[in-house]
Amino acid sequence: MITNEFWLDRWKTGRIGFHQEGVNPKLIEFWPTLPKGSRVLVPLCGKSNDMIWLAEQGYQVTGVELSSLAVIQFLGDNDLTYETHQEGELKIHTVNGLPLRIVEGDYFLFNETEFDACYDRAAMVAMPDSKRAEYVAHTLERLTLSACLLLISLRYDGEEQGPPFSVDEDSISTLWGQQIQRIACENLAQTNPTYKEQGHVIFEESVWRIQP
Ligand SMILES: C[S@@+](CC[C@H](N)C(=O)[O-])C[C@H]1O[C@@H](n2cnc3c(N)ncnc32)[C@H](O)[C@@H]1O
Repeated sequence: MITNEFWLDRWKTGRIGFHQEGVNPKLIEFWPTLPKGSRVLVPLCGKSNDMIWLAEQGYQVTGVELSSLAVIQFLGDNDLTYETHQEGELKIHTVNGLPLRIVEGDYFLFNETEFDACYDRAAMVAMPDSKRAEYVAHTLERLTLSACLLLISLRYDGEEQGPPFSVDEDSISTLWGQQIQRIACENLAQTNPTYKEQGHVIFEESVWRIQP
C-alpha cells in the first residue's frame, strides 16, 4: 500500500531513485512561455531542481511535498535561506531571493487556488490507481480555468511494481479532460538498457500538455 508513511520511509532510508540531479530536459524543451510572475504549482515536488529552473524563469513557484527531509535537502543543497510559517497543518517555507515557496505537508490538505500553470513530473504516476482520480481532481481545483499543464507520464508493459505506476493514454484524457494533448513520446526501453534489463519492451515516457 502506498501510504504517506511509505514516502516518509523512502526519504528516511534514502531510496529516492526518482530524483534527478539536473533540470529535466523535457521541462526545458516543452514548458510554455507564460507572463512573468505567473503562479506555477509543482505538486509532490520532492527536491526537484526543476523548481529552481522555473523560479529562475521569473515564475512564482509553489512546490508541495510531504517529507520534511526532502524539503531540508532541497533548501540545503541549493544553499537557500528561507523563512517558515505555519498555516493549519502545513508549513510554508518562503525562499529568500527567488520567487519560490515550498509547502511542507500532505498535498490533499493544500487548498490554495488560482494557479496559472502546473508542472507534474513523477507526481501523478506516483499515485496508486485508487488515489489517482482524487489527485487529478484536487490538482485541477487548484488551477484557473485557463491554466496550462505540463505532465510527464509513464506507460510500461510487464508486471506493475509501482511507483511509478503505468498510466495508459485513455485514462489520461479521462482524468485531465479532453483538452490534454500528447506532445512527445519516447520508449526508454529502446534508449536506456536499465529498462530492458528489468524485462520491459515498452517503457514509454510521454509529455502531455494542456494549453488553452
Ligand atoms: C516519485 S517522487 C517525485 C518527486 C519530484 N516530482 C521529482 O520529479 O523528483 C513523489 C514525491 O511525492 C511525495 N508525496 C507523496 N505523497 C504525497 C502527498 N500526499 N503530499 C505531498 N507529497 C507527497 C513523496 O514524498 C515524493 O517526494
